[in-house]
Amino acid sequence: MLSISGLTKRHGPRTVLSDVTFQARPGRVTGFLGPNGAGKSSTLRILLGLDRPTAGTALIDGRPYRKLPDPIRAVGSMLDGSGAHRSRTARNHLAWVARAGGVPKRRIDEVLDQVGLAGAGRTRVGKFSLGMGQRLGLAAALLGEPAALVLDEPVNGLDPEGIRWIRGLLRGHADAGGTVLLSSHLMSEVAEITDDLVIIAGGRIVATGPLTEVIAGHATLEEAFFALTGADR
Ligand SMILES: Nc1ncnc2c1ncn2[C@@H]1O[C@H](COP(=O)(O)OP(=O)(O)OP(=O)(O)O)[C@@H](O)[C@H]1O
Repeated sequence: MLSISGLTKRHGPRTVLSDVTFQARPGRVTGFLGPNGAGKSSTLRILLGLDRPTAGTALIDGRPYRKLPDPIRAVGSMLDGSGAHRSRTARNHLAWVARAGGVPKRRIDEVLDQVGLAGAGRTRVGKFSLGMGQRLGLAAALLGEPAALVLDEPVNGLDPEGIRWIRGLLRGHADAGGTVLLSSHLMSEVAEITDDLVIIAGGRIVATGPLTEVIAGHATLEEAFFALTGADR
């Protein structure tokens, strides 16, 4: 369970998050939707212990990230693509992440296979397409067989087949009892993947709940989104 409560973040005079509160529950895929600059990455960075809030808490199974006894098994994450150095091979990158997290080496082949990169393990990351980079980022996130997945814009750069594939992967993770939180600004993809929605605009939560409830009264998620955020088309 991921629990964000009363999260506020200020950069100098600028408030980028105001009292952000929501949960992502086991067995559910939760979509974190908002326009560019709404505060999605800022929230996820705090949740993953990469930044500190001005106020509020962001907890993973009841603890802040930095207090997790075995973080790689509690939460797998992907922010900004794979984060791998261009000169490394996919396998080297995963070996480095596995070593740092105390994950057995056999998991490297398992995750390469799981994300469809079994044939590209010895390819340098600099030669990867955007979609392959996203797959490698997911492979790293899956290494520790984590209970929760936190993914920032995971469908960026994926072609239709890739989007279909990631939808199945995330569904499978949630159906097996895992928690999935993914951010996106792509409404149609989010509507296809998620059970629960959290909509953020201008650093404030404007809607949370099951997808069907958030859309209720609107023709589509897109209509609901523009009505709730007041964003221009
Ligand atoms: N270190 C910082 N100093 C000042 N402002 C910041 C800093 N980091 C983020 N911001 C601002 O906080 C706001 C929220 O940014 P954030 O990256 O969280 O949005 P986002 O919803 O993830 O959008 P995007 O999809 O464009 O990444 C933006 O206006 C951004 O300019």
